[in-house]
Amino acid sequence: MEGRRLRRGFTTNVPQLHLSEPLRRTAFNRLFAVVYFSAVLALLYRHVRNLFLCPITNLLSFSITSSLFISDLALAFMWASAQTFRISPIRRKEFPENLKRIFKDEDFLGLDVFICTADPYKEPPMNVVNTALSLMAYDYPTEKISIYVSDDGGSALTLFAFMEAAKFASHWLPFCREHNIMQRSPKVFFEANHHSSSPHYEKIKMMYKEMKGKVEHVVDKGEIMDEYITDDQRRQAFNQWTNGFTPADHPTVIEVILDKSQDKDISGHVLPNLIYVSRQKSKTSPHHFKAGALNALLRVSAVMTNAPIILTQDCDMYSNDPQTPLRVLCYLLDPETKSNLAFIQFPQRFHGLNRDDIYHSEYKRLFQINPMGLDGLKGPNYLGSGCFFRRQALFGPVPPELDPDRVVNRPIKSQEILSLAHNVAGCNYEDRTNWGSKSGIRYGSLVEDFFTSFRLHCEGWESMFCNPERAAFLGDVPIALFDFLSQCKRWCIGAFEITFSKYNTLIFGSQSMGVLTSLAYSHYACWPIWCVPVTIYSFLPQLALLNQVTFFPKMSEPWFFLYVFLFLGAYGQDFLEFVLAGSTVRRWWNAQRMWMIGGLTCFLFGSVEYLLKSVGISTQGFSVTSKVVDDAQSKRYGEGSYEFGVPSPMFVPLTMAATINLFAFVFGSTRFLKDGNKESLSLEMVLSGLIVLNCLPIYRAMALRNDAGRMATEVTVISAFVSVTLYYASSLCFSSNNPEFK
Ligand SMILES: O=c1ccn([C@@H]2O[C@H](COP(=O)(O)OP(=O)(O)O[C@H]3O[C@H](CO)[C@@H](O)[C@H](O)[C@H]3O)[C@@H](O)[C@H]2O)c(=O)[nH]1
Ligand SMILES: [Mn+2]
Repeated sequence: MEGRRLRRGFTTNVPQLHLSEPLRRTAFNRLFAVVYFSAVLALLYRHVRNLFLCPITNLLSFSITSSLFISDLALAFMWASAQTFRISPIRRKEFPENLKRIFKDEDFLGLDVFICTADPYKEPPMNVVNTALSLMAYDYPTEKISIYVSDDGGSALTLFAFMEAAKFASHWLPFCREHNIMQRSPKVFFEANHHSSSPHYEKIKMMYKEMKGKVEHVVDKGEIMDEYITDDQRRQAFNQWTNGFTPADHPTVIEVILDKSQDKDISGHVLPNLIYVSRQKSKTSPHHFKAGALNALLRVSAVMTNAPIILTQDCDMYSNDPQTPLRVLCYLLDPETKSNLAFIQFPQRFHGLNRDDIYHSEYKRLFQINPMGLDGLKGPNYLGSGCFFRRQALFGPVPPELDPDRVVNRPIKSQEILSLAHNVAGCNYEDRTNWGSKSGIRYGSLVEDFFTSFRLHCEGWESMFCNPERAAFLGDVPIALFDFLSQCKRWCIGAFEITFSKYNTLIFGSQSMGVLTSLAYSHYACWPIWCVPVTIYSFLPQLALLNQVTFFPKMSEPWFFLYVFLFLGAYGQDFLEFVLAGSTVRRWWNAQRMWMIGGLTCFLFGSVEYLLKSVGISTQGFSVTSKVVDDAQSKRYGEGSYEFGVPSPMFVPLTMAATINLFAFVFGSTRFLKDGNKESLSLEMVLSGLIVLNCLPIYRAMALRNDAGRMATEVTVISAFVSVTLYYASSLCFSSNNPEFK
């Protein structure tokens, strides 16, 4: 609607820059929410009645009914908080082609791009370099772009890779411009274009291969060989890696690899600034992981270039569309855009997913559907990558040399600037300052992105979601289930760190940002509680069924239809949204399967680990997701086969659920076949049948596979043992009590 306002604000012949419209399904969503809510209330009433209004027969029925009540309360909360994403979703459109008709190149805003990397062995420098090259080659006045690379791995290998990349950039950037290439990550470009025969193409491809060869050689060796230290400048740079230099303990390294005031590409065109930064680390001061890295870059960039727009980017997310910053300008140059707009978020989208996206790595809801919903409220949460900030939003009260409005008029290589930059990247610089509390990326949660936007929204800032058809950025996904679940577990711990802090999203949030947005944030902050209903519904009804007890309503009772409606309503709406967002039926099916798997693995273990952490038992920190894959593994992933492999305790509850549900289902079916009584076709049977269907890949991994991705034997044995114990314990309980359910 802002676009429409824009149209009216200007004279009619001024071209339009953007527009927004509500999604058509909004009215239906609201109506359905009312109906569904009534059904939820009815269900809760049933539990309350059973718990408190009927005489309690024994302890067992009381515990079962209260477990179900707690599960359903959790489900109800998650459902209710998710309605905030459905209440006013909007879709935006930008017209970057009109931008150049209104503004001149000089009007374009400076752009500082931050790329984070943390480990040259988990995040191969060649990939980081490709991300950087794709961003350096933006369709944007190059003198306005500065690329900052934060290397938390403190690795000379990464610096070396960037020195090589800078040489290659002076050929790559003019090549992209001249041939108007859309795909500006050289890696992806060359992988997709095998057959071009133009000599120009062949030449640049050779150069790329040469650079790649050198960098990979150096990374394999783990050191920079003398033959590659070709001049004094390089020698000086690498001399900073003295004997005591370790990733966790080293002085600041800042290298200006390209300086736009001096460096030109082969066609004589200015090259963007390229600056390598590895902030100081010391074992005695906390470094706050990625949040700390970004804050160091915020300050270093303030000293060196101080551009009003900042793009934060993970090293595995390359630019897939060179026009992206123009889309951002469509909003930021529009005089009618609100001054409290803090950031414009693009969705995280991924390449290399297998056909049916078996792990639901796409996180369609989290990264695409829900942000559209939030866009109609105060705006989406920050997703960590693909986000353009207004520098002002991240600078609270800061000293004058970091003032976001200050114009930098010294060359970035001047001694004065460099020593100031070293100073602000020091590990004690933040002591007794507002960094991490009132300025910059906020500390205190492993999901620093989510937490930072929560705090910004609380302070009255707003945000926008920009979701063009052609993905603006594409990232890597973990292709081993364990990596995927570890990532999700880290997010769960981060979420609980916020929930159980003074910044609780419901209490603190609703006071400062309004009920709807705070409920939306609470949905994510309470994410790990999915483990409660999923775990209970995966074991309790099945153990009861095996003991010939059923507690869901029978088919002849009216309550039966309530359960059917609640289940079909939630599943149906979820399915429709998925398909409307352009997904396939199979991808949706895998998404719901991963929800179940998550409930028994990462949500559960994340919650437990958070508990342990809060009593001081273990602290794991931000374990970086590995982006390296071996060929056999990636072949299996390509074939759609789930990768278990590692003997992780996380797989134990999952394997147990698979086993117990199979037994319960077989037991129930045999009983039905024997007595033919329709009453034995209970909801318990339907539930275990559904779980068995979801567990098919687990049975295969346990029994039918012998590749390296099969379920580890230890896991199978331990789960079998615990399952049998659990069954015997349950039958003891059930035989000594006689639970009754209404
Ligand atoms: O101490 C650290 C740890 C990580 N990183 C960087 O942070 C980024 C994200 O790390 P990754 O291991 O890929 O984590 P993901 O779980 O894939 O990241 C998601 O979740 C994070 C929050 O947990 C967000 O910061 C990310 O943007 C979001 O993509 C990478 O570029 C890392 O190099 C650092 O710079 N320093
Ligand atoms: Mn990542």
